[in-house]
Amino acid sequence: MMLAPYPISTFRPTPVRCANDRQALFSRIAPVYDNLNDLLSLGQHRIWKRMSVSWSRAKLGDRVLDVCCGSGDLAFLLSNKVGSDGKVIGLDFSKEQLMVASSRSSTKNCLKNIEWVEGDALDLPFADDWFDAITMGYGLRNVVNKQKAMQEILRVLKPGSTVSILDFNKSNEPLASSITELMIDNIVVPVASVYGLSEEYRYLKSSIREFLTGQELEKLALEVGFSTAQHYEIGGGLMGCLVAKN
Ligand SMILES: C/C(=C\Cc1cc(O)c2ccccc2c1O)CCC[C@H](C)CCC[C@H](C)CCCC(C)C
Ligand SMILES: C[S@@+](CC[C@H](N)C(=O)[O-])C[C@H]1O[C@@H](n2cnc3c(N)ncnc32)[C@H](O)[C@@H]1O
Repeated sequence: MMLAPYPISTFRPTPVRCANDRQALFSRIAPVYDNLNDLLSLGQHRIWKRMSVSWSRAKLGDRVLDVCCGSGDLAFLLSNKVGSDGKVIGLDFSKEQLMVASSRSSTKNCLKNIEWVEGDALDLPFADDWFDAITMGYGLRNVVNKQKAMQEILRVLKPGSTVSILDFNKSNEPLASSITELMIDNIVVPVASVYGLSEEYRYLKSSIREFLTGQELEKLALEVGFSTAQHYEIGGGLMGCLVAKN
């Protein structure tokens, strides 16, 4: 009989700690990520994403960046905003997510103004003052160094331009936090477990606990050098959007 190399009762799956763990996690969920977002949010994430893109103030002809683009939802919305004279860069460090994004652009019959770039949000491969607007959807909570990510966004954003950062809202209200955690424990994780991805979606709960409140996000943005920062609660307080101007 083969013995497990650890006492079974104390075994826990590897916690998601470093950038490599997170990259691997997002690559594993890539094939089902879009469908699960539609299912779990009852399609609401599309509304939150449209709001976020509109707060970025991206307009016709702009050169814009979607950091941590994943399968590309925000980049596709930006593509329509900037039109054929504009340019969208979608950047992510997961090849698998970018492959889903790229295959969606070929089936979506969308404008040919999007470029998918494999890269690190903590070391953006762009010149200073390069973009007219930037978006980041469900990315900031997942990077290992939030301050560095904000500094990089500020560096590549033109003076006077805006970044719009959509994510879960870490509420100050214990009741609101408990509702979010109850939904994750009782709806999100059980649904994800059907696809063998319960640990990947359980990570959502710890990442929200470790995230910043709206006030803390505003403070971080001002500390790194943005001139204004405003956090809006949306989706009944479940989500939030930080809008900051260079
Ligand atoms: C948009 C959603 C998830 C994005 C997402 C973000 C991450 O950081 C992840 C990390 C690891 C794995 C997966 C993800 C990930 O999918 C979907 C969010 C769904 C909500 C948890 C549940 C929303 C429930 C309600 C039905 C929505 C109704 C809102 C109400 C009408 C105000
Ligand atoms: C929850 S998904 C969000 C995807 C998409 N923006 C959306 O709104 O659906 C988070 C994405 O951030 C990416 N990501 C996390 N850390 C990153 C980093 N340091 N550099 C680039 N991408 C990163 C992951 O690969 C993943 O695709």
